[in-house]
Amino acid sequence: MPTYDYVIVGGGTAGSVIASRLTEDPDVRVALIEGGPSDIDRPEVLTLRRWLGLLGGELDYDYPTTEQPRGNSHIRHSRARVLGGCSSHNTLISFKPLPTDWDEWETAGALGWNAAAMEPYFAKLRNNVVPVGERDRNAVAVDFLEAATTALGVPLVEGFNKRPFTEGAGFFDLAYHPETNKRSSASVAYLHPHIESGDRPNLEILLETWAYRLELDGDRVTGVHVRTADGAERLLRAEREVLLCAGAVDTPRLLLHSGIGPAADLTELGIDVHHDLPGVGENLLDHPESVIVWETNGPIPENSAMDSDTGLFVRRDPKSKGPDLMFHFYQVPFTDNPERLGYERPEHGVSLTPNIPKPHSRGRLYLTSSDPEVKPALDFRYFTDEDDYDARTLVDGIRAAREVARTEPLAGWLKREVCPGPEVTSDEDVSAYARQVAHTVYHPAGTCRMGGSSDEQAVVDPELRVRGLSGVRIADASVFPTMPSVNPMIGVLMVGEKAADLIRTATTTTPGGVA
Ligand SMILES: Cc1cc2nc3c(=O)[nH]c(=O)nc-3n(C[C@H](O)[C@H](O)[C@H](O)COP(=O)(O)OP(=O)(O)OC[C@H]3O[C@@H](n4cnc5c(N)ncnc54)[C@H](O)[C@@H]3O)c2cc1C
Repeated sequence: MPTYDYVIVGGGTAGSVIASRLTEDPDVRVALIEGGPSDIDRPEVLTLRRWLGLLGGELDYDYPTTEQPRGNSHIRHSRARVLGGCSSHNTLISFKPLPTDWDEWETAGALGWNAAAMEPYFAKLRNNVVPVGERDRNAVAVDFLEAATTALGVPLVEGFNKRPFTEGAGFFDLAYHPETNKRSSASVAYLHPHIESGDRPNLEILLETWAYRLELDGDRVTGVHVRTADGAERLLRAEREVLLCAGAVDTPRLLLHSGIGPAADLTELGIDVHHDLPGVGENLLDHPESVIVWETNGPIPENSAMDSDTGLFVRRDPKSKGPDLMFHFYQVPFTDNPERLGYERPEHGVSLTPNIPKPHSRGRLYLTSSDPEVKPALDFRYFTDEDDYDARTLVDGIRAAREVARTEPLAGWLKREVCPGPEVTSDEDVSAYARQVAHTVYHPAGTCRMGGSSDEQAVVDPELRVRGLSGVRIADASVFPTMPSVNPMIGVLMVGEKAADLIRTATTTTPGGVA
């Protein structure tokens, strides 16, 4: 039976960082279990501009949502099944979480995760985080930025990561190589150099291998049961720790199938309860968005990094600690959801997607079967918050987007508003449209949240250790106590860097690993 010091489940965004950092010590043996194939020599994965073609395909786990009475029940949640995880098929928009986002974590019980403590981890990242290259700066995106700053009175930002902001419009920073449009994903930055040079014989990457259950010895997690591509089942033993990095959907899924979660739910499904942990699957967070689409007067230039290279942040409420409305500007007509309502896709067009940086609604992930092959249910409970904050934010977003569209030089590009259309004006109608066509920016998080000992819903403590168990930590988007106001990938990478530090410190202070 193969034995390692650490067994990592998930060679995705956080898992790649941790595998790379732990194996810097040649005496540490690591197994990295990845459900998907390698991304090496796969241009359709490594070329950032081709990201949209990966969604829904063979490299996507493609999770449906449950019925959403106040939102859009047709949303499919893409989760990448390939080395690098979602950083191998996302848009690589790279925002260091704002200081207020980290400080909010500490207030929520994540001691040691405040902005000052987290800052050094941004500097450690190996990804090539750079502004959208000059060549990729599309004329319509440049004009959108000028119109947005004029219409809404927000500053033009060159480099969102240079200093904290509450408002602004600008080209994003992206984790990519502008000269080739190659991704600087977690796998490219943290694993490829070692795979290519062969300088990490202590790192074994098991591709196309699925972890379906944790092995427990009393309260200690000692290994991982996996199924390989040819159907063979194996148990991989971890002498020190098992590290769960399977993402906000698959980490809680694996825990639940291992009998770790809300006892009543597990019993109802006939799963033996090993450890009653009520928070597993709760606190499902996302950044929901809506869309407004315009037909343009003709074709727009084709140059871009990935068709959504600019964004806009607004703070409507001066008391808000950070931006409370975010937009991505698409150089394409993004009508996938509106088409279900009968709208047509114009041949040429642009879109703005108003998005809620700090949504109030909270959802839940749960199992519907004891069969590990059955996908878990994702109930985001979109737009169900009591004060209707989330829906109102999207209405404000559509209105702000219309102001931008009326303003030159963007106005000169636009022929007409396609959806929702100029006749949709009342708050009620705009809200109904915005929610029906709502989409996700694919940021699920929070389903194994980190918190203090008094937080009964906390799944991990501030050292990322699963409460009530030993030998197991979680490090991925599932530990987020709250949603950052910005896109989360850099936050996940920083979680990975900090996790590696926590694990190494535990090893040097506690013989045999985590107590
Ligand atoms: C289409 C899309 C666009 C996005 N755009 C952006 C963006 O521009 N900027 C941004 O900041 N964020 C973006 N995000 C979100 C961001 O990519 C994710 O929040 C982040 O990458 C999640 O990292 P993770 O480590 O938690 O999980 P993942 O990166 O998903 O890693 C999980 C890994 O675990 C593997 N795995 C899962 N279960 C098992 C199992 N049981 N056994 C073995 N392996 C398993 C998976 O194959 C995967 O490789 C986007 C996401 C998507 C899907």
